[in-house]
Amino acid sequence: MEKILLLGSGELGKEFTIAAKRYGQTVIAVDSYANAPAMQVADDFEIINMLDGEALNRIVEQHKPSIIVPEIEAIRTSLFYDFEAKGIQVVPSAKAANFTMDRKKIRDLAAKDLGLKTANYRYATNLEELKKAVAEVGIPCVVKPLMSSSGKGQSTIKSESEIEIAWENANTKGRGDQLEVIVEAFIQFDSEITLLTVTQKSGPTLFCPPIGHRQERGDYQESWQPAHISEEQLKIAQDMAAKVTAELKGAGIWGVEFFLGEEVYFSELSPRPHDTGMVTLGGSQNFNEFELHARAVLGLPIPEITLERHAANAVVLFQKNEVKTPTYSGTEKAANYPKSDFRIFGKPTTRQYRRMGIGIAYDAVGTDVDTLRKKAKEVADQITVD
Ligand SMILES: Nc1ncnc2c1ncn2[C@@H]1O[C@H](COP(=O)(O)OP(=O)(O)OP(=O)(O)O)[C@@H](O)[C@H]1O
Ligand SMILES: NCC(=O)N[C@@H]1O[C@H](COP(=O)([O-])[O-])[C@@H](O)[C@H]1O
Ligand SMILES: [Mg+2]
Repeated sequence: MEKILLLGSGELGKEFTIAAKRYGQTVIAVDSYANAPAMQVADDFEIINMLDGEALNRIVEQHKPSIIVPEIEAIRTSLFYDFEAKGIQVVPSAKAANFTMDRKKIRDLAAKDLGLKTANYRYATNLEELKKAVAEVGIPCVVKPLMSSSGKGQSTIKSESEIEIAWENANTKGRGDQLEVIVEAFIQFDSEITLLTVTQKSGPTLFCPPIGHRQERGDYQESWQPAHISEEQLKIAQDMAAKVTAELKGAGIWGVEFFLGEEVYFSELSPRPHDTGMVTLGGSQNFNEFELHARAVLGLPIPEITLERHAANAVVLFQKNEVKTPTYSGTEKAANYPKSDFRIFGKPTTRQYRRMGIGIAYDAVGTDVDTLRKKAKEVADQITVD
């Protein structure tokens, strides 16, 4: 049996912990606040700032995990190389976690070293550089802190007058501690997908059926599986996902994000379960994304990944502009829909637009996904967070 140190304990970590516990493993859930979702289902917990190297070293010394599973990006991942050298399995690998927490490292690797098609991009470390970068990349463009996720600190610049506010936004709302941003040309895509990709300790790289999603404020609002995509574009995306995951090394599930238009653009990737992949909680696959991650991490074979149903999910957000202890209503109404379900993550506090749960809809393979999207949204909309 393995002892897993889970770094990050949100909704994704909670489902991963459930999957790992079902396979008989011990999980220590870590996050910066008490009673985080994964802590509610784990064996033990720790509360630390994961960007604090000393604190991270201390809990690794104390718990002596055999496996470290990062669940968020904002971690002092430079230490992962030492942990790996000491024989701890870092998931999927120290390099993968370290490169993907830094948009500069992963983008240069993908675009320059591997030659993947991406949006044109520049970096900037101050306002003057940002103005120059915007002029070079062109307007509209997207500005993102090097370390951030779920769209935190991200802005789309539509006119020169928005450059200064974008700089402020990136520096105050990102999740990391680097004062640098990436500026990307805005891609006018037709749709975007997440290609969940599984690398195994032994066995081939596997792909899940593509997941379609829609984002607002840089955060996903709904996702569905399978996404509409041509065989040709899917093959291009799979080739890029195989290339980048092979370069980053290790075993686990990866959420590889693409923009689809006339061409297929690689956007970024998470070396862990992806928020849009929560659609697999609707039973769309023989194994959901958390079970796939657990199997791959533990070195359990995954003979195949099959599409079992079509599914969709939509987020339940806290809408008000305040921070408080949440209460929920409308779950009875949400539960009334046939072939549907919901999840409440159990986050102890709310803030505006914080993701608190999801509504899920599913039906047989072949069902129109737009109908499922509509139902998932209706289910989610029944649930009110106050
Ligand atoms: N260059 C771009 N052109 C057009 N849209 C973009 C671009 N970059 C980002 N977006 C939009 O913003 C969304 C979030 O961007 P991105 O995935 O880079 O942010 P993130 O903070 O890493 O989010 P997460 O961690 O949730 O994946 C994308 O899914 C896409 O909808
Ligand atoms: N796009 C990344 C993503 O969705 N990550 C998920 O959100 C949690 C943080 O939520 P919070 O901001 O509500 O604490 C993370 O712990 C992870 O589960
Ligand atoms: Mg993303």
